[in-house]
Amino acid sequence: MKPVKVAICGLGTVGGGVFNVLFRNASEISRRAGRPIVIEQVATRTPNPDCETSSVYMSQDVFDVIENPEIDIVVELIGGYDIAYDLVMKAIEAGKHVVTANKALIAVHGNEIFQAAREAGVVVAFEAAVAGGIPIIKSIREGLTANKIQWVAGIINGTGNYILTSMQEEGKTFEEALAEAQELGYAEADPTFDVEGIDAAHKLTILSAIAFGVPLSFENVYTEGISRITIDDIQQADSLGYVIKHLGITRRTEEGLELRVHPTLIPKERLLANVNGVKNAVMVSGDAVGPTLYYGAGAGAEPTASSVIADLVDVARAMGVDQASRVPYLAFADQSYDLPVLPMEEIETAYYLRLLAVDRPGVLARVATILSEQGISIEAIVQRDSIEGELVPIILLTHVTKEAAMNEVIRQIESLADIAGGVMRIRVESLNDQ
Ligand SMILES: NC(=O)C1=CN([C@@H]2O[C@H](COP(=O)(O)OP(=O)(O)OC[C@H]3O[C@@H](n4cnc5c(N)ncnc54)[C@H](O)[C@@H]3O)[C@@H](O)[C@H]2O)C=CC1
Ligand SMILES: N[C@@H](CC=O)C(=O)O
Ligand code: NA
Repeated sequence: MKPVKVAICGLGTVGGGVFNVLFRNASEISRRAGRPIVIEQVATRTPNPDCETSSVYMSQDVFDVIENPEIDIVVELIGGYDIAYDLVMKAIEAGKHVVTANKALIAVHGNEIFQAAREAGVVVAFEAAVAGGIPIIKSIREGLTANKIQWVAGIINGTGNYILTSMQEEGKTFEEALAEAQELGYAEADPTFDVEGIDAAHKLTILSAIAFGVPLSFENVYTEGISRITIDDIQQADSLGYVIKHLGITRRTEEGLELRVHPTLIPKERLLANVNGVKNAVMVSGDAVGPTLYYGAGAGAEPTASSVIADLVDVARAMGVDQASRVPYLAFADQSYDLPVLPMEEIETAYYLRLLAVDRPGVLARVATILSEQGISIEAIVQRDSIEGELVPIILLTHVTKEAAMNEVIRQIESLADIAGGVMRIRVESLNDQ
C-alpha cells in the first residue's frame, strides 16, 4: 500500500522522540498500520542533536509543510497558541490531517479547530495532549463508550508530580525539583503552566469534554497549582495519613459539572496516592464498569512519542474511511449536549487548614467556634509545641462541607487578632477506588 507521508513540525523533546521511535520501530509500526509511515519532512527552528536527520528533508519554516503536496499528516509539536494555531488551521484548510500534542491549543481553540476539521473532512488527533504516554483519550473515547461516566480524577501533570514526589521523598526544594523536571524535558516552555495548574486545567478540559460529551470550556476550570505547598504541608499531611497530589477532577452531578484542578490530600492507601515522579494516573468511573485506572509516564520524549505515533497509525487507518464512520473528535457524534459548570462555592469536600497563631490561651477555642458556627465538624487538630516568642502552626482536618462555608470560615479566622498571615487551605478527597 502507498506510504503515509508525515511532516514533523518542531523537533524538541516530543518531536525528537517521535522522529527516533518512528525510525527505530518502522517495520513494527508499518505492520500494524498496514503501510509504511514515512517522515517526508521536518520543519524546526532548532535542530535536535539526538536525531540523525541527514536522510530527511529539513526546513526551518513550519508553514513550508503546508505547501508540500506530498504531506498527508502535519504533526504539530511546536507548542503554544499562536503559530501552532495558524499552522493547524492552515493544514486543515489545505486538506491535511493533523496530529498534535498541544493541550493548550486543543483546550482553548479545540471547538473551532474540530468544526473546521469536520468541514474539511480531515482528522485532528491529540492522544499525546493528555497524560503523555497513557492512551487515556482512546480508553475513554472508545473503550468506555457503553458507560454513563460519573467522574474522572487524575494526576495529569508530570512536572508537578515530579516536584511533589522529590520534595516528599528526597527532601528536595521546590526550585531544585522544578529545575530537574525542566532538564528532563518534562516542563512546558513556560513552567508556570505546570506549577500553577494551567497545564492540568488544559488537560482536564479535554477529559471532561470526552467523558461527558460537553463542549471544551477551559475558561470554566477552577485552577490552583502547587506553588504554595510547603515541605511542612507535605510532612503534616504524611503524619495525618495522607499524601498531597495535584489532581484534576471532573464530576457530573444533578446540578451541573464539577471542573477543578488543585492540590489534594489523598489517603495514603489509595491507588492515586502511590503514583510518583513523572508518572500520571487517571481514574475514570463509569456506571457499568465501576472505577478504572490508567497509569504511565505523563511526560518525556519517547512516552509522549508513543501516543503521537498511535495517532499517526489511527489517522493512516482513517484515511480510507468516510467522515461519518470515523471516531468523533470528542467522542460523541451528538455534540449538542451541554451542562452548566458548577461555581467552586457549590463544591463539597473536606479540608486541611494550616494557620499560624500567636501562642495565647483561647486561640484554638476561637477557631473551633468559627467552624462550628458554620456547621463544620473537625476531624483532627494538630498543634505543635510552642517555642517562646514564636508563632505556633495549627493544622485542622474538617469533615465535608461546602466551599462557600469554608470561604466564610477562612475569612473569619484570618480576621482574628491571634492569627498571623493567611490560612493555607488544601482540599481532601477520599477517592474511593474499590
Ligand atoms: N515535553 C513533554 O513531555 C510533553 C510535551 N507536550 C506538548 O508537546 C509540544 C512540544 O513540547 P516539547 O517537545 O516539550 O517542546 P520543545 O520546546 O522541546 O520543542 C519545541 C520545538 O519546536 C520548535 N519550534 C518552536 N517554535 C517554532 C516555530 N515557530 N517554527 C519552527 N520551529 C519551532 C523548536 O525549535 C523545538 O524544536 C507542546 O505543545 C507541549 O505542551 C505534550 C506532552 C508531553
Ligand atoms: N509539561 C507537561 C508535559 C506533558 O503534558 C507535564 O509535565 O505533564
Ligand atoms: Na495520552
